[in-house]
Order: sequence, then structure tokens, then C-alpha cells
Amino acid sequence: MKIDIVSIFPTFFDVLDISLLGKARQNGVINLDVHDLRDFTFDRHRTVDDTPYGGGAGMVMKPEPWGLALDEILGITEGQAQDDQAKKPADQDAPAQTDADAATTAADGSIPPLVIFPSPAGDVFNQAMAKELAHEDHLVFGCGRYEGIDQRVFDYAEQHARVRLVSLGDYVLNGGEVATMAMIEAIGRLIPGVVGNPESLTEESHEDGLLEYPSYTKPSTWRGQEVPPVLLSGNHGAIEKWRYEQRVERTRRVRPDLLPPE
Ligand SMILES: O[C@H]1NC=Nc2ccccc21
Repeated sequence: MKIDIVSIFPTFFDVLDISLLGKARQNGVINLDVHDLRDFTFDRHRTVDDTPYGGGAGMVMKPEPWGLALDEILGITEGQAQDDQAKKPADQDAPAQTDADAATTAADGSIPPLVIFPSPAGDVFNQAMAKELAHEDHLVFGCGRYEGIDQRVFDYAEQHARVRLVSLGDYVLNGGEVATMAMIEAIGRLIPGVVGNPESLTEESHEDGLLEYPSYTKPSTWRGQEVPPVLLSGNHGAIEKWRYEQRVERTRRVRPDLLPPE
């Protein structure tokens, strides 16, 4: 999988050089590039934001740097970008191809990249979405800051790729970087070859709708607390039954909303 990230804080993603995702990058299982949005500015202050039209507090991210960053990442030629600006009215007889249609299959019939803009206004990220996105060939994460990105950037991106706004949850973050990191970890670990033992991906919280069972390791007695005897019994059937019961009980107690309807 190819992953591109655009951010004004590129060093935020240095952590992706270590651990499982770092190994996946070294092995070529994941090809990840981080782009500094300020590299697509040309003024002395490398300006990426400005005051909002219509007034209001805060600043809005300017469209120009984003347009150039997306052009580079999506392989949009300067001419194509200018063509888009000077797009002639469609031929009345030609079947109307909406921008969305244009973005779902590229000229060579390939599936264009998926551009994800983390946003509180997006679909809430979950394990089902992580599994879906793990099948993508090319993900682009556009990390917004300030009060957000000029709307025309999303509209421009939709002319050349598939675009999704994704929220990490119903709470307020300062920008898209934390959300992008969480999504890359959740998606990346599902890509074959990233996690050593694929079996470890099965009995996990949210994988099949149930939370995971409690885990124990040596010593069997610790500060007066014993490991549940069934786990020391060697009776694999009884252990499997106990673990399933623990998953159901914990889910019922902590996240009853995850349980299937009775
Ligand atoms: O405000 C946050 N809520 C949830 N997800 C987000 C993603 C990107 C930026 C900001 C947020």
C-alpha cells in the first residue's frame, strides 16, 4: 500500500519509522511519504492560512498550497489543472459525466487514490472502515489545521480522486494529525505482512463485535491474586468456553451497544 500524508507538522509522523509500521516500511509492504504543506508555498513566510471570507474567528488554510500538493501526489499535470480551470461547457449530446464519475475511474481504467481528510464533519472511523480501507492501493491523508481547509480544495480533489471526510470521534482535536496517525495504525496492522502472526488479529476487541477476554501471564500468583484456574487446566475446550463467556460478559458490561440484538 502507498500512503501519502500532507501536514504542516511532518515531523509529527517520525514515529511511523519505528515498531511494526516502521518494519513494514523497511520491508516495502507499506510505502509511506510525508509531505510538508509549506514546501508548496513560495512566499518568505511560507504562508498556508489566511482570514476567513465572511468574517469569524480563526484562520482558514489557503487553497493554493493544497492544490499544488495534491497535483504532485495525484500526478495531476499543470496543464490538466489549467484545463480544469478553463473547462469548456460539456457537449450537450455527450452523456453527462459528473466529477464523481470522472474520479472513480482514471483514464487508464485504474482506480484513483482515495484522499482522506480527517474532519469532525466526517463519517466516524471504526474497525469496519479500517478493514475496508486496508484494501486500498493508495491512500492520501490531508491533515487540516486552524479552522479548516478552503472548501474548494475538497471540490478540486473530488475532480481527480475519491474523497472521504473521516472523524475520529465526537470530541475536538486541534487538527488532522492525531486522527491520521490513529487511522494509519488501525489500517496498517490489517495489511498482510505487517503483523507477524495474523491469528493475533482475530480475537481482538471490535474485530467480531465483542470485546477481548482478560489476559494473564506468569507468575500464577501475584500480590495475593491468582490466575483463573481454568487457564492453568490445560483443558483447551474449557479455556475457549471461559474466554468466550468473558468476552460476552465484558461487552455486556462495558459496551452493550456492540452486542447483536437479542
Ligand atoms: O475535532 C476532531 N474530532 C474528531 N476528528 C477530527 C479529525 C480531524 C480534525 C479534528 C477532529
